[in-house]
Amino acid sequence: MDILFCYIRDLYNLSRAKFAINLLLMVMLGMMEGISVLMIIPLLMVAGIIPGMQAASEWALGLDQFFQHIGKALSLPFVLLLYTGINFGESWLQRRQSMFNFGIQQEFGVSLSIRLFRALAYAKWQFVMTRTKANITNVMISELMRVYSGVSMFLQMVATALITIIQIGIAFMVAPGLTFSVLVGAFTLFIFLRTFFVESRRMGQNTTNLNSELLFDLTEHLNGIKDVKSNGIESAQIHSFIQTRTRMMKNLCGFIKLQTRAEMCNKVGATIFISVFLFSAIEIFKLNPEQLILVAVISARLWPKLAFLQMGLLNIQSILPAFLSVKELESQCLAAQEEFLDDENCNRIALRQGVEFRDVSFYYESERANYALVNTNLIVPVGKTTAFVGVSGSGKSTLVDLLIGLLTPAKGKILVDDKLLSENLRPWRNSIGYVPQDSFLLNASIRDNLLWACPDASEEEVWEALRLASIDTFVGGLPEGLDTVVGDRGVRLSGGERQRIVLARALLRKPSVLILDEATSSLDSENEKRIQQAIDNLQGKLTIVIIAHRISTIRNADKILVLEQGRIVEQGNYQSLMNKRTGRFLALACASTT
Ligand SMILES: Nc1ncnc2c1ncn2[C@@H]1O[C@H](COP(=O)(O)OP(=O)(O)OP(=O)(O)O)[C@@H](O)[C@H]1O
Repeated sequence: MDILFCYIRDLYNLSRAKFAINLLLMVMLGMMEGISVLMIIPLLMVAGIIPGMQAASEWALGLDQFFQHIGKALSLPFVLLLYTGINFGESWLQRRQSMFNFGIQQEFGVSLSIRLFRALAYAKWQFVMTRTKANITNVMISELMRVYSGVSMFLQMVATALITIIQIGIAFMVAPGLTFSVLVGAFTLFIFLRTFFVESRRMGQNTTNLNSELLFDLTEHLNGIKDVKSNGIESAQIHSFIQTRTRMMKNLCGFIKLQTRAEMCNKVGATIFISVFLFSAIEIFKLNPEQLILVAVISARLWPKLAFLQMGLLNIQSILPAFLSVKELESQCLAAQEEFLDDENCNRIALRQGVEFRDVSFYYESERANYALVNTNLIVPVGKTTAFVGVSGSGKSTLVDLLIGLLTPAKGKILVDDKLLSENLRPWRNSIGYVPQDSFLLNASIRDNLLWACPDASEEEVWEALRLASIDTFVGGLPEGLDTVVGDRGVRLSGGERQRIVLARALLRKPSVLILDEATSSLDSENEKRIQQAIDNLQGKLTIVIIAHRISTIRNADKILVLEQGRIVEQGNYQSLMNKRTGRFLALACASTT
């Protein structure tokens, strides 16, 4: 019930004015529908088309007097014209109201997805890396879509509920006893169908889980498609996909069974109640023909509406788990927001002294018992090249993620020119150029990829960045030059070309600090040399931080820090470290060349 209330509140808060207008249109519609029902029989009586004027109600007599007063004679064409006019007005209003409904539905969908995307974009890296991409994508696309469809249904339900209330009011005025008996019947059916609602909610939850599983299967398969093919395990993947798809089908069939069973119960219930109603109207209440026809007309309209409300509730129940998963992801993202003091701040930090780690320790939530980095003290001096080396798992990437501000220290401080990094997160990020090992390129042109991180760069700046990354000759030699499309994740380029494009992209931002996170470790020696040359050319021009697997790539670094089990165990320049006969660095260097 809480989540249903939350759904209604979110919808109402989004666009109160539209919601109110929509409500007004609905009420008018309900009234018009009521009037058209009420008018036709008395008008036909007044016009002498249905005999029994004497038995007609005060309402019919009043109408007759009104028409006499305005000097119009009631004839069949006039009566039908009036009836058509009222119905035309009703249809026009219906159209306006449908358009309003659609507008509210779209606005709700767009605003929910923007809110969720913004919350996700500003969520801490530490939170995002604990969530599977498939789960996030599922919530952002499939679950949100289910939520939109729910809006339209929900608004229709509100409209129907309002119209129903009006009709119930009219029916009560004409025949309170019979109307009451119809309502008791509908309420009994509602109590009976409550078990269906619980089942519908359970199936909705299954849909959410299965959608997520399907997307997980699909994205994991696509991510590892080369490995899948190389290991010849396509059939296992297909089997898993078939299983998920079959479970989805069964779940959907189950829901349709439930829905049709509920519809059937409604129809059977309607038949029983209409029979009881007709019997009591004729035999017990002895209604006159006008009352009988009117109440019959109202009931014939009332019951389908009550049935629609019951079915609507059933469908809404199946959608609420989707809304719940959207709300859950949003609130988790909001609880893990990065603390940007000024979201729009585009300032950069022109590093003057350097970055300092003071007694920094860090552990991953899932590994609370083990620190990935322990009591680390270090300085990354401005304008110099600082390199971090160590065996796998020694804490190099953790250290760089802390340096970028993607992770927050559990203990200690990180200072950028004596100011806390955490209080200058946005300008600090704006000042960083980052080249990871597994570089990320969009399936777009080289130009688009370069401008992705720096949309305002000029053509000259682009070529200057390409030159600094030693890839200008290659790009210049391509038939389509900067407009060459690189393919999915840069598949149409070699590893070395990809890496140099990413380096050029990082340099285009004119960063204060360039971070190369094992940027050459997956390259062959020829490509490694080329990128190494580009990096060597940059030395002294900006602050560079390198994480290296191959010791040969950091020969020229001003300072090398050796990490072991999250601690800095040695530091110095290449020569001084190589001279330590029993040092860790020498051991790493020997291992790296073997
Ligand atoms: N997301 C994570 N969740 C839990 N533990 C992690 C996570 N990432 C890294 N670790 C752990 O933290 C420690 C340091 O890992 P880190 O990735 O920083 O090492 P590394 O030196 O960069 O390794 P590599 O050279 O293999 O990339 C390791 O024990 C690792 O298992």
